[in-house]
Amino acid sequence: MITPETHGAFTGAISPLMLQSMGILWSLAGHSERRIIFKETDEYINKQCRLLISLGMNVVLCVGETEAEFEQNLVSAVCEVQLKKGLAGIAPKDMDKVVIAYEPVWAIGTGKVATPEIAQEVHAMCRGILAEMYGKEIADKTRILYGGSVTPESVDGLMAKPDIDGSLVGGASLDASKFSRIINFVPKPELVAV
Ligand SMILES: O=C[C@H](O)COP(=O)(O)O
Repeated sequence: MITPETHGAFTGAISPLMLQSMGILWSLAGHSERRIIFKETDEYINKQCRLLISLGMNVVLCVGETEAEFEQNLVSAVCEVQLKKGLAGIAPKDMDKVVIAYEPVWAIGTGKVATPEIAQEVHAMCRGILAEMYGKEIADKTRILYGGSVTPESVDGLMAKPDIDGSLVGGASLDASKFSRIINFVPKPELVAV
């Protein structure tokens, strides 16, 4: 996570130029922990996204609902607002520098992974919003990752779904054997060469 300014006094924060100087060209924006604990707003997150892109860097924009929002059927409303505000002002030509991560807050670090069906439904909805904003071709090309308690046991079912293009792994990435199994997931049948 970066500060949305290249220069200035922001103790404890990281300038994207500092990342660039180390060869790091990617940053998350909008992770729920930043939204909830650090009160980062959609406007602040949008500024982070636009700054990264203006510097030729890439961003993983995280979106997702809380458990209360999930229970109140607000998933699509929450994701729509977070996507539209997060990507405001980002031109179609720059969408190849953007990856979306759907991370339901209730699934992050809790062991409660979303079912492949739930995740697929939300991913398809997010892709539909991207199509409204940028057209179908760009929407189809944009990678949409699922994050939230992904494990070796759940990765294959998630990755089998058509709109799930990858996963954003937290806890399981700290265990080499689990992470190794996750990155060696069983690919979607249509992507396996015959
Ligand atoms: O930052 C990582 C993601 O929020 C997912 O974390 P998790 O895999 O531990 O649930």
